[in-house]
Amino acid sequence: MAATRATDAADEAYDVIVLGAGPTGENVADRAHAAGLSTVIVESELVGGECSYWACVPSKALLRPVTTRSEARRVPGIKDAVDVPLDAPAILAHRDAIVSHWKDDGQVRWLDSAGLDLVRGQGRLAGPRRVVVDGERVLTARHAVAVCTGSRALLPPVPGLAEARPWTSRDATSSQSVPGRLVVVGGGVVGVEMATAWRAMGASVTLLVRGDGLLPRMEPFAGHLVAESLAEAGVFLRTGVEVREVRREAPGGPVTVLLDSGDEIVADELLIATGRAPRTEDIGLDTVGLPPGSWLDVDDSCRVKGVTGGWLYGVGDVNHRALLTHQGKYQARVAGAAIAARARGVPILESDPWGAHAATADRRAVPQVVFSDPEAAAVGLSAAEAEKAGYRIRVVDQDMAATAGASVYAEDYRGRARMVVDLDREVLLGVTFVGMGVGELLHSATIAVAGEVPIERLWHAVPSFPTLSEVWLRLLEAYRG
Ligand SMILES: Cc1cc2nc3c(=O)[nH]c(=O)nc-3n(C[C@H](O)[C@H](O)[C@H](O)COP(=O)(O)OP(=O)(O)OC[C@H]3O[C@@H](n4cnc5c(N)ncnc54)[C@H](O)[C@@H]3O)c2cc1C
Ligand SMILES: NC(=O)c1ccc[n+]([C@@H]2O[C@H](COP(=O)([O-])OP(=O)(O)OC[C@H]3O[C@@H](n4cnc5c(N)ncnc54)[C@H](O)[C@@H]3O)[C@@H](O)[C@H]2O)c1
Repeated sequence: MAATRATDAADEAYDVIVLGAGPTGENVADRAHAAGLSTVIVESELVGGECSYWACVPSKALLRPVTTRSEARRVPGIKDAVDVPLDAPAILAHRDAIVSHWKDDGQVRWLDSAGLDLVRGQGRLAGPRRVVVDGERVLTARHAVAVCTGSRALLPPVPGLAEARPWTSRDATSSQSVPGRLVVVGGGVVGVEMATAWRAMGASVTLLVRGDGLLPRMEPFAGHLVAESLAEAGVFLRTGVEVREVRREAPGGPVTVLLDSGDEIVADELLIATGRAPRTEDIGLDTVGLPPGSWLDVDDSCRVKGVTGGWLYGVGDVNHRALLTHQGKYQARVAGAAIAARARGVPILESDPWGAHAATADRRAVPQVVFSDPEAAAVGLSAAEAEKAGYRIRVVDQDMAATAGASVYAEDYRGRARMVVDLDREVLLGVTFVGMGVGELLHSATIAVAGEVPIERLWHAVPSFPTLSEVWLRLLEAYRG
């Protein structure tokens, strides 16, 4: 199909309009364009989105020195040399460089090279297949509009919180200085990663958690091991606490956090890491019959449910299926293929599980690495999730340290691995690793879970000696007896 592009000044027509140039939007646009559809992408801030400038990339730049030093501290021959404070100014300067000083020229060049049109400004739906940018420029879509506007930090309704101007994930990943005292609220991924980074750079950190542990979406041992290590690093961890009120008397002055226990904590900065909200409150959802401010409810091809004509897609964070860059990009590949197939009039899409037009992995095999110290990495279902879903399971646990690979990797290596086996099919439903370096181990588990590789065949996937991957052999030996 030939790409068609009409550029009437008043009303510009494309095959596909993509709203939001984060990692998801970029990939939807790229897939649609590669399939021969003329495509425009609308961006109100920076091309590259949250991930490139205020999320994945800067946070990992802050964390890399932390885990590197931690590993080296357990390796004879170098450990004494690295037993020094981290050079915070150098880390922050590197972070600034890796986010291109919050300039998107490089990503814009990529859009150009990929043949994609970029319109800068705030896009809003204005009825079916129409998008108005900054209230002026009208774009129309012959085939599809893909909303990829992502998410923002959610502030809980705590009295005084908004007025106290707390840090959100944006401030925590872009701050130019290390706060003396930092209170972090929330024991999820952002809370854990940012407590790890800022503590290692010298801040006094208090981590306030409502529940009884960290990383509640993972196997409980992941949160336990990470909590133990944060405590050893000097983080004050308080579980089972609720923030009742926040006060900051003067801008830039200290902030007081009042807990429901009656305790008060005074700090220089307060980071709120209590989850995300969709960026859909001002994108014209009401003009197509959807409630503004809602997560977009989509089918497995990422097409928004309940929209007449089926032209609207919601891809990435905005659909709340799995708030991760790699899953957003995966959904983008699926949605891009589905948009192209529907534009070609393909009568039946490959929408069965694991088909080309179904983002099945969102439900069965989402991998995630928490870049804490030690790392926590998981894919698929936890034991509790598998039981809740009605599977007949067996859980196999192993000490990551019980391998030659771990003893070579670091002295006193600490970690644990778990696989959750579906007893009826003898395939893996989920795998979790905690320990140094396990982030790079996770993809082996993702292949096993997504591929539904039978245990009897996994037995023939031989891990190299001496690597951390040997834990696979220990897990399989324990299962087979
Ligand atoms: C601190 C932090 C660390 C993270 N670390 C990781 C990690 O290590 N690995 C990982 O996989 N995930 C990580 N995530 C999650 C990851 O950042 C998101 O899943 C990812 O950014 C989602 O991509 P997206 O394209 O859907 O949305 P976004 O990246 O949010 O991009 C949306 C884009 O849409 C634009 N936009 C919004 N509204 C409009 C509009 N009306 N008109 C035009 N443009 C608009 C925005 O400006 C933005 O550029 C992290 C998140 C946080 C907060
Ligand atoms: N390495 C990574 O993959 C990575 C890193 C950072 C963020 N992310 C993604 O970004 C998303 C957002 O992360 P997040 O940590 O903000 O959210 P989250 O959902 O992971 O954790 C939020 C935590 O805050 C708690 N909470 C909610 N309301 C609260 C309140 N009023 N008071 C105290 N605690 C409260 C929740 O119980 C939960 O434990 C996640 O879904 C994650 O997938 C990924």
